[in-house]
Amino acid sequence: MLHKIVATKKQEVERLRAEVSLAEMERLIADLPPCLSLKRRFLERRRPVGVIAEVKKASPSKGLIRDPFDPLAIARAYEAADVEGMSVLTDAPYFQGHLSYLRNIKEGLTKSIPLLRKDFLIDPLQLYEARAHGADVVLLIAAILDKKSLCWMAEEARALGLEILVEVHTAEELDTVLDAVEPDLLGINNRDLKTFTTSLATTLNLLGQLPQSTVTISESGIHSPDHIMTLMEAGIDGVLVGEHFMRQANVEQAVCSLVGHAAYASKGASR
Ligand SMILES: O=P(O)(O)OC[C@@H](O)[C@@H](O)c1c[nH]c2ccccc12
Repeated sequence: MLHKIVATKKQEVERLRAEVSLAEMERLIADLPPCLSLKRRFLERRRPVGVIAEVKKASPSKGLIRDPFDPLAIARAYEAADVEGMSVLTDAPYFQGHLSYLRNIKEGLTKSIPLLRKDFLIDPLQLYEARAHGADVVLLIAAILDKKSLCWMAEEARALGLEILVEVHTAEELDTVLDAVEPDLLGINNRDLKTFTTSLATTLNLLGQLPQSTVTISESGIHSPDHIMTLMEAGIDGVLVGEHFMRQANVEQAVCSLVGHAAYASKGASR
């Protein structure tokens, strides 16, 4: 699946390259305000475990998750729950996301909440595209980028003012990442991309290999207060949750039930 997705992304990048020049892209982003810092939001969070809430319509493993799907209404509910950040899926062929969701959400929110472009990024042009559509942070996936590409993409992202959330799934990937870049946030994906199953053990196993100062996010398959408790005790900074929120009618309530409301939280656990 991952190979197939990367092949699609290569085609998308070629199409983009034919449509716009780098100079045009540079012009598009020249006058944008600076990006919001997701890292800072996490360091200053009120909840013991912060949350990046995902705007997610569908996935290859689960098919259609939320229907009808209103990205801006979902984002406003996340905003009301005072999430630390939002992840917006922009991949269309596999996750039924869209780049326009990013811009609409950026323009439609009243509070300043950092937005992550969730996609399979393999080329700097996609980073320009992310910035132009209102992203503050981009996802870099270690499973699809070798060390050289990771360094290069990280450098380019930073040059555009974007923060990077680097995602790993194995100890080898983590080694490569720590060797190559200093991520603003480190994501541990609990989903095995070969079998699609999720296990919190992935986070628990890799967390110990990370410097304490790294802002670390556990991603995928998180849906119960028990999960949050286990992760909090292990010393995680945050969770990235999509499907669980997307399956609830009241999205704001879903966030508060899982991680509490920021306004009522007391500052808590650290590793
Ligand atoms: O819906 P879940 O199980 O809560 O997972 C969210 C998020 O972790 C998942 O969407 C994700 C993690 N890494 C990705 C990379 C690309 C696309 C999607 C993802």
